[in-house]
Amino acid sequence: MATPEEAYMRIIPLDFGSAKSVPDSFVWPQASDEVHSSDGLTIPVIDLTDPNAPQLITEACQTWGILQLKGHGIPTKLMEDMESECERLFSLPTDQKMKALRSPGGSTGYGIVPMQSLFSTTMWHEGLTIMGSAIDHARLLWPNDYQRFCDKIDDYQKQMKALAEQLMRILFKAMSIPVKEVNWFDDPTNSSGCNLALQLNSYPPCPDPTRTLGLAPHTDTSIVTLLQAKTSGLQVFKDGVGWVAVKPLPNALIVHLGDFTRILSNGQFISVLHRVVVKPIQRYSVGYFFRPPMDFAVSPLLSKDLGPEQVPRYRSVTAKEYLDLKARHLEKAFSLIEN
Ligand SMILES: C=C1C[C@]23C[C@@]1(O)CC[C@H]2[C@@]12CCC[C@@](C)(C(=O)O1)[C@H]2[C@@H]3C(=O)O
Ligand SMILES: O=C(O)CCC(=O)C(=O)O
Ligand SMILES: [Fe+2]
Repeated sequence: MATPEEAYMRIIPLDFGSAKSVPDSFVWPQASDEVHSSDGLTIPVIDLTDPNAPQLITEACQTWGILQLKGHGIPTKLMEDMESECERLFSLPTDQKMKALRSPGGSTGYGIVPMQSLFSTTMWHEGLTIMGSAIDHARLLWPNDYQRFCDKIDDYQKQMKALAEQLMRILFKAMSIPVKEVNWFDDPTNSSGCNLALQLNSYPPCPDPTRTLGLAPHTDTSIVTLLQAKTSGLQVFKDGVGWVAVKPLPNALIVHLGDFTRILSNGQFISVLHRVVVKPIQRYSVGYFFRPPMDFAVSPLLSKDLGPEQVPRYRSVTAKEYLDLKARHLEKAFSLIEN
């Protein structure tokens, strides 16, 4: 059991600005694993305005669990503004960022990612997690100028929520499941119950990028995660191939399917294993995690259209119970809910 001081130390990132080499505690031997570099093998790129988009998205979800989405309707200016807000935030002096430090056991604030507690090696990363309004953290970060950040975050979350809902409708249709089976989805009184999170990620310039990782391999605990990133660094694991680098297209969003979709679809859709490698240059990304309310029971939604012989591969689990399993066991959480 960690002492309170040790628990606190685990959420403080390295002062990266001063790092001239990669300290031993950040060395991940897997960072130099071979990466598939053939131009022929790339994650699907889909335009949401294409009439075939639902079909293409369904295929991508079954084969990759990830895709790049164009024509998504999120204004380019808003995406650029988010990148600028990341820069403004992570360029603050360390002692200023520490004012918004996540408390041990807390879910929001500045610091290292929650899964870090499961690894003895540290990741080359710092982040800010926001759920709902950013005002409490923004006031601590910029006491005299916090409104601009809050307004941008609000606008972004609103637009991302609408897009995530649109994608969820497509996914449910593909599973032949009426969205009304998910009682929280269309219930306007339940919007506060929705459990949405925004994760601002910073991967500072690294003096020796092949020795460390920005984020260790993981799947996301979401229905979908919508990710914006201007530069490369994200890699996805494809069975039978290995790590494949994602090359972000200008203004596209990367859509990851998360664990909840894998459960709801009875394993028909993949929740993609991914990791982040670092570079000698600064990289930012923003992830919007669309998740069901904590008390929602997630279980395979077996479609009547697919016949009576279907067997649920996973037991029913509330979103909260699964998040707790994930926080303690990361990728092994799945084996704990398998029938
Ligand atoms: C909404 C969330 C998902 C996440 C935990 C969090 O509360 C905020 C950060 C997210 C993240 C990003 C990096 C990988 C990950 C496993 C982690 O430790 O923090 C995910 C979490 C998740 O998807 O479970
Ligand atoms: O930075 C990236 O490209 C990925 C971030 C990520 O995987 C996450 O926030 O869960
Ligand atoms: Fe992720």
